[in-house]
Amino acid sequence: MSVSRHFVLAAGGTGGHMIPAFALASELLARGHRVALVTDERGRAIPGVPDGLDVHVLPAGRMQGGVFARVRALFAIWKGRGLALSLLREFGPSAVVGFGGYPALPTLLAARAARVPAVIHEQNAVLGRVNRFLAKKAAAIATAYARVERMPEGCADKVHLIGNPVRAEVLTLRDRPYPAFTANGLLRVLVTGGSQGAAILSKVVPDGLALLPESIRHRLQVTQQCRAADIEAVRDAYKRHEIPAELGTYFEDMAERLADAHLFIGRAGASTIAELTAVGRPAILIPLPIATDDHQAANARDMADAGGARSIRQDKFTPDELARQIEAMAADPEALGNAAHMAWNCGRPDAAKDLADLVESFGGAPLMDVIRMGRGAAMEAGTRTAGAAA
Ligand SMILES: CC(=O)N[C@H]1[C@@H](OP(=O)(O)OP(=O)(O)OC[C@H]2O[C@@H](n3ccc(=O)[nH]c3=O)[C@H](O)[C@@H]2O)O[C@H](CO)[C@@H](O)[C@@H]1O
Repeated sequence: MSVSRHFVLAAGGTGGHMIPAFALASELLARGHRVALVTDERGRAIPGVPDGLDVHVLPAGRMQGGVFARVRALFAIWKGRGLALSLLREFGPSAVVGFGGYPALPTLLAARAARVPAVIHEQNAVLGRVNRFLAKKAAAIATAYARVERMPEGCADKVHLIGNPVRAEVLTLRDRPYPAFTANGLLRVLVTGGSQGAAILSKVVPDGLALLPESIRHRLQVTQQCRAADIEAVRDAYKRHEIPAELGTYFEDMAERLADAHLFIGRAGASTIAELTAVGRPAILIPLPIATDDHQAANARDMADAGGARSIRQDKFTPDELARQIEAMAADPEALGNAAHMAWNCGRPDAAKDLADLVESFGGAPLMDVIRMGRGAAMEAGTRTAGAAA
């Protein structure tokens, strides 16, 4: 067994950043390390914090809006950096792992000031703004796709293709066969719009499913995540179309929902795709058009090219188009099963383990040495070892 060390993870904002951080935390905790997660208020609200993870909430700012908003954001980032620095000094981590997004920024800046090696993880097929800003100084860059756009020059040597860590309960489904799908059996459809939900799915999906030929339509069973503002209208629409549907604003038991699903319809967020490919579920993806640098369209590309998904641009996503695509995929039970297999082939089930291995390679000082040498000497040793590993 490896020696217990301390690691700090920094993530916030949406489930897309938090869920890979939870998965890495679980793996590191299972290896006997102590792990602290630094997040923001929105991140703290995402369910699924693993037992034993210390959670710290820091102020964070987004560099958006007018001059006043940006100045306020800068102050919040600076204040967060100071608080993160105190935490790092007290906790003595071997490495800090950032999952992108503005909530991670103060902690990564503090890591630089404290000379703790920083590993950044990019979930998307385009490097995000904050990761781009941090990439050159990072000790390692973990990516989820073989091709990641907007990677700064000179970083290639420290890029490690890892994948997106998914939750353990999702990963256990990888060895289960695709649920039986026959010409007369149920067609179970799962619809989600990422962790925040997506209004366009509420508008288009019920009407699109209603347009399917009766031979498919009467076999439908839908589970759909909706924004709170849309849920009653969606309920009415399914009732009107006489399609059985279970609705919710956020399903905490996503693994069970995925296990049952024959077909997924939804956004192309990084964790959504990582889960679909871990489990092997065919999908119709509608990338969020306003995602920075169109990263959701880039995320969908590999799965679509492999034959595991169809990607529809939002401006082409109408009830007619959705019905046409579902018919093409589900008219033949074998075709849907094949697409499921193509999706499965795109999975990277070892992502949490591989990311934990990478993070552990930044040896730092073992906990016993921290106790023996005192904090200052240990941090110096940590910087030296990490430099050698990088
Ligand atoms: C709107 C937005 O900016 N989205 C971005 C955000 O992810 P966002 O959180 O929107 O989307 P992701 O697909 O990455 O993650 C969603 C996660 O929430 C879970 N879930 C969803 C619905 C539900 O009812 N229950 C549930 O558990 C999913 O299973 C998944 O694990 O960060 C991702 C990673 O940087 C990006 O790829 C997305 O483009």
